[in-house]
Amino acid sequence: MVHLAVPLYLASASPRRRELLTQLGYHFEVISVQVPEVREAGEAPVDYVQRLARQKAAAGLHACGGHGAVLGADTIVVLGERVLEKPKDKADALAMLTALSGQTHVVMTAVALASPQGMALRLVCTDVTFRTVSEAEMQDYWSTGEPCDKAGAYGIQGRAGKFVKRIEGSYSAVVGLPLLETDELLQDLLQQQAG
Ligand SMILES: Cc1cn([C@H]2C[C@H](O)[C@@H](COP(=O)(O)OP(=O)(O)OP(=O)(O)O)O2)c(=O)[nH]c1=O
Repeated sequence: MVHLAVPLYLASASPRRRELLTQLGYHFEVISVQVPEVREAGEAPVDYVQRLARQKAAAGLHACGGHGAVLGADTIVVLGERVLEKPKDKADALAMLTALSGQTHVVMTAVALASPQGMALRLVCTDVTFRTVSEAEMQDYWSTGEPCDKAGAYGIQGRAGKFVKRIEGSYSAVVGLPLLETDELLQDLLQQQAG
């Protein structure tokens, strides 16, 4: 178990992010932050996902009184010009899955680390290609309950794994926290603290 010189926090309500960070072997605690996820007019998807990750990390650092290192992350699904976040309801989820069927989209995950040393960030973009998904499969998938809290209305780590024909990039980033890049951020901080 790796301990930083200051407490490490994960500013996230996502159980997937918690599991992924646990995989890296750092000791951390979860804190809750409230950051409204609203894209500004004309804001590019790459800017939006990075802004949210930074805001979550910054809100977490504020919540722990500035004494700690705080990870915040955000994941969006980008299909052409469209940004697909968590579906509002069944119709929204089915519309997203219909749009993703037979197409390649980009999953963007930004992870930010806020600490007294400043803010560091990594952006990871992964191409995911879906096979054609039938209307009946989408209906079935909705009834599993999986789509409702996930960007693009699917979880690659769950039943939607069978829709994925190809992935080019980081699997853990698609699930919500890129392991390699998150570890790099934390290792950089450990080195700064040692130096
Ligand atoms: C594309 C995809 C997304 N997701 C999840 C990752 C994120 O938890 C979620 C996108 O929503 P986010 O707003 O990034 O995160 P969140 O609200 O779940 O958690 P937080 O408290 O950290 O803001 O979608 C999967 O679990 N599997 C997938 O294949």
